Amino acid sequence: MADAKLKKAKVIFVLGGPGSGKGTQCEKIVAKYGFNHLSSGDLLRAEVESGSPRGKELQAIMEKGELVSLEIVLALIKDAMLKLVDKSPYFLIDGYPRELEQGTRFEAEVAGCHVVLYFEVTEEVMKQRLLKRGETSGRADDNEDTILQRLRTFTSKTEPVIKHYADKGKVIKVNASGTIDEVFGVVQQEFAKREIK
Ligand SMILES: Nc1ncnc2c1ncn2[C@@H]1O[C@H](COP(=O)(O)OP(=O)(O)O)[C@@H](O)[C@H]1O
Ligand SMILES: Nc1ncnc2c1ncn2[C@H]1C[C@H](O)[C@@H](COP(=O)(O)OP(=O)(O)O)O1
Ligand SMILES: [Mg+2]
Repeated sequence: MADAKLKKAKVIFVLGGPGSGKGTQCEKIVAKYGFNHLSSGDLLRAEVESGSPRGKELQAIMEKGELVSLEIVLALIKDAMLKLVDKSPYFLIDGYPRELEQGTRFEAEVAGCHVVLYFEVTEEVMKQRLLKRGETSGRADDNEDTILQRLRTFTSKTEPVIKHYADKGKVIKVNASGTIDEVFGVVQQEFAKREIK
């Protein structure tokens, strides 16, 4: 059931392949606009850090570059949203929905989707950025084998999500191959066009 408290939430799904710059751009958006930011990957990594048996299962799936179960991610996001709902009506939901059913379940049980912010960049650029991030990130999934699998998962599971929302006219497609500030410049222009502020 949708929680009444979340009825006014303006949800921005932030999508893009691994290494497209979702987290980086969300940080810049938060600094300028004060929106709430939730990353499904960060929520899952926090669960892994807790050392729980469920955390161990999650880690194994993430190291294979696959998607964890919808129920787990949806519950984590919904709980986190309830804690932030009084801060700002806007929510950047980073890395979710990664498959079609995640989107439909979220919209039925949490809140509607205002827009999708999609960062588009070539696989080669994503791969290079992730290998570089892997030098310092400590993330078990920033290695060549897992990166290739994550790119495949993105193509097979997440691209259809982007198409689904594009057909509804909800996708803001941003070329994410420029510098961080160039990409953020485009994000700001696109937000202004839609009176997102
Ligand atoms: N526009 C950009 N140009 C170059 N490097 C970038 C750019 N955006 C992000 N990065 C770097 O690429 C890596 C992946 O970015 P990140 O925001 O973590 O992506 P995602 O959350 O989509 O996986 C990080 O090391 C980040 O510093
Ligand atoms: N919405 C979601 N559904 C299922 N699995 C998810 C998920 N969000 C994250 N994961 C799992 C699988 C991803 O390969 C891994 C890392 O996600 P992430 O931190 O969002 O990656 P990135 O920001 O590099 O794209 O966590
Ligand atoms: Mg990220």
